[in-house]
Amino acid sequence: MSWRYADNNGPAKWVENFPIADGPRQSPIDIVPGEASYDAGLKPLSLKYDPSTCLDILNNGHSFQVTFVDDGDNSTLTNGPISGTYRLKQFHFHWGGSDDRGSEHTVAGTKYPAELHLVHWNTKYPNFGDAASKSDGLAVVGVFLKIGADNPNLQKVLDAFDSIKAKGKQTTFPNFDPTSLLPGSLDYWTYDGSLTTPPLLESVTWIVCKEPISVSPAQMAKFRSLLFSAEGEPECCMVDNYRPPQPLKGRPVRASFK
Ligand SMILES: CN[C@@H]1CN(c2cccc(OC)c2)S(=O)(=O)c2sc(S(N)(=O)=O)cc21
Ligand SMILES: [Zn+2]
Repeated sequence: MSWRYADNNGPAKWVENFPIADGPRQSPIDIVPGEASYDAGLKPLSLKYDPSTCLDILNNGHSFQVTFVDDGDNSTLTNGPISGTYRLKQFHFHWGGSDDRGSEHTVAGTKYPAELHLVHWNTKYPNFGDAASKSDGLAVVGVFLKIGADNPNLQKVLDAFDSIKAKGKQTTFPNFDPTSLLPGSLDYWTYDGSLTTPPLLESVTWIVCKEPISVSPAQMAKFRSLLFSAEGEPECCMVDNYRPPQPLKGRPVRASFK
């Protein structure tokens, strides 16, 4: 099924092919800081990434993703709200057609212009695909992007865009350190959720950082230069590739900070 983000194939239509879209633990959500409960038992996040595991950058027609070699424990997430070891598989972004929207999670209704997702899978399972179908299989770290100063670390990713403008385009992307995209503070909110794109699997422990990283207006314009469409198809700008917040359905949202 060729799902997208337009009116005829977007988030409101996904339930037709993916009934879990109306499930009990869907993502994203609106995070209301006043309703999150501080949990002193939550550990600090341990994110240890090895730039040599960075492989390539791909336009998959929904977003672009930077993929990592995940056949060893070189780039991992441990501690935080999770137990065991989760391996980094890929990171990608969601963004808007203008600076007033684009993030998937919102904070007390506030939308950010973009949101970074670092996708990790639980090594208690043999591989990513298997983990993706388990309730504790995935952990995604979300980082908001806020309009401000130019972000030189992000620029390294944006500089690869000319090679992946259209859907299906891919190019090598060696030696990138995703740590450079993390905010200074790793204070976070956490809750049980799902993939925010089809197949919308309810297998994600969400870890959303409170502190945003910066992105300049010119850099946001670069995001919007990518295409949903493949070469030879009518050009369709890759913008507004975000799912809106979903019902919390009684789920607790915990905070790692007071
Ligand atoms: C297109 N969907 C992205 C790619 N992936 C994908 C592709 C195929 C099957 C599959 O599930 C078995 C997952 S993924 O798991 O790396 C993720 S995670 C994620 S988000 N926004 O919730 O962080 C979006 C995608
Ligand atoms: Zn995502």
